[in-house]
Amino acid sequence: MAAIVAKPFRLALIQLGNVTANKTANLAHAREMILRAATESPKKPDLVVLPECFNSPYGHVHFPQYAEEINYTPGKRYDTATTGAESIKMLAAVAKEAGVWLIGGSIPERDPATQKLYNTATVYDPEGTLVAQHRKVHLFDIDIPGKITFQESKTLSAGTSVTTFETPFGKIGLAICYDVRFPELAMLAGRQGCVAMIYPGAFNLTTGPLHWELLQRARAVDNQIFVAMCSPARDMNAEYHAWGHSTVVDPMGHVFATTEHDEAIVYADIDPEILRSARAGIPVTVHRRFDVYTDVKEV
Ligand SMILES: O=C(O)CCC(=O)C(=O)O
Repeated sequence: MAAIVAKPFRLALIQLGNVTANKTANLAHAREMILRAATESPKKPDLVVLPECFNSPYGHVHFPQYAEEINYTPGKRYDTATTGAESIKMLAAVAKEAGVWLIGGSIPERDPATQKLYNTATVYDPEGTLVAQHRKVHLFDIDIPGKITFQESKTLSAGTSVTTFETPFGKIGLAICYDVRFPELAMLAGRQGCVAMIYPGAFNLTTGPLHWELLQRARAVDNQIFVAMCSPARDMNAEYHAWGHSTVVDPMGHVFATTEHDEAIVYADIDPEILRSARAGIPVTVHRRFDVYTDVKEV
């Protein structure tokens, strides 16, 4: 189990509104909100986060039309401010302009080699360098009769990696929305030394009230890490109705920053001391018995 090396930092979750069919307008609005997050609060955030699917309407039929080529190789760093695809260029440039670390929500991605599509989150440092990407590992395929049916796998393929990235304030784990339902990803990130697990997401009006907060609190308490999810704002004229409620939970399971469903920026000061005292008081991270759970996969 890796030690946690982290410093206090400020997080900003942008609960983005006005995500329409117009990609150019979506990008312009996201850029404006990132600059607002970087300047409006007296204490500038270190890490800014956008929601899932921020440049396109959310639905499997839209992904092929909005998909962009990112061309990222894991472990590499890229200057994409001038060479990247449309959304990647904007995100790289605005991270640099704002001088913040940026998790650029997620966008539909097309792999040029295979032509497969992914739901992909990208990460930029304050110089605008693309430093990490996460392809959603668990595709959102659900069917709750009379409530919601959604099938990302109709057009998307699943990612195959656990994603973490290093910052001067600590290691961060990154996954997307439905990935939060799978404790294994957050546990791996936590055991690899991440101070926080961050999920751009977009729950809906059925599963949002049931599980959005519960899952974040569960992942936080399971692993004694900070957990944050960043949603789009709710738009009842859109075909997908997002739950909103972008939230940050501390390692003891307290919700300490959240909002309702309108456009908003949620700020949270992450204090790693809370993580240390949670682990010292209730040492589940060292009480784990991997010698007992050997056959989880087979059962
Ligand atoms: O897990 C859920 O209930 C919602 C997941 C979702 O909306 C997504 O993965 O985009």
